[in-house]
Amino acid sequence: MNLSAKNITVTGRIADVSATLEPGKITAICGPNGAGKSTLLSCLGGLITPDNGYAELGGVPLSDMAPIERAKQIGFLPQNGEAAWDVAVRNLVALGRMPHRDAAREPVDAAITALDLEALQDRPISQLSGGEKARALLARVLAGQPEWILADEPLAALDLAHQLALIGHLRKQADAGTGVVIVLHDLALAMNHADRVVVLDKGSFAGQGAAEKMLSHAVISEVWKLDIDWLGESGSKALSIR
Ligand SMILES: Nc1ncnc2c1ncn2[C@@H]1O[C@H](COP(=O)(O)OP(=O)(O)OP(=O)(O)O)[C@@H](O)[C@H]1O
Repeated sequence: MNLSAKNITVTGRIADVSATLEPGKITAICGPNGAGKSTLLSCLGGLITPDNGYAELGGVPLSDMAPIERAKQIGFLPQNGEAAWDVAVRNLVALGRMPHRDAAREPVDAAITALDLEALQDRPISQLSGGEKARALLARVLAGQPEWILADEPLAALDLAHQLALIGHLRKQADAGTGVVIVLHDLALAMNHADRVVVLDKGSFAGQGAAEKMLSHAVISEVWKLDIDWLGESGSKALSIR
């Protein structure tokens, strides 16, 4: 089931943005500061109701889905997310099961393992570093086993090893059929790890396609106003500013 934005306008933030995201792929939403990435992601997650247009999942507008059904299908990780209560890591991750109204242990254990949180699982959230907290919040999303994972800058607070581990984990999820949509500022991470890239520029849709096409010299020059070269091999490219 595709997740689509249909001519979405949120006044003052994004205008007439359409994009179609496919399950089983990692899609990166890229663009300069203020381009509208978080706004689009929030519309796709059903957190913002657009002023015009709509988001739909499998042809059904999100606004027509019961909130609990939407929460089962779409796991959302906001930018700089916070935990509402100062609970232990394991309990926070277990909250990811809320849409299912169960206390299944296996998905919670799997999420804790995937995010390398075993040693921290009894520690209160207030006693974690920023990166550890970011991993715990993402583990809560994974524990819900959603069909779609929408994450706003999930790598920003992570060290390189945990960035790569997390990307590897998201790749496994995508390979298993989950739709993964991430807002990314790091264009090299997007180039090397995203199957598809949606580019936004000043609140407008600037294009959608394979990473190599959407992050070409020409597009980066046009949208980011940077003169760059891509160095290295496919899958491990680095960006060099001329
Ligand atoms: N709650 C809000 N109310 C009004 N305007 C907002 C609000 N949040 C963001 N904006 C504006 O909407 C535009 C898009 O913001 P958005 O946060 O979606 O961009 P972004 O691409 O995610 O930016 P960044 O890379 O800086 O996180 C910006 O001009 C921003 O100032």
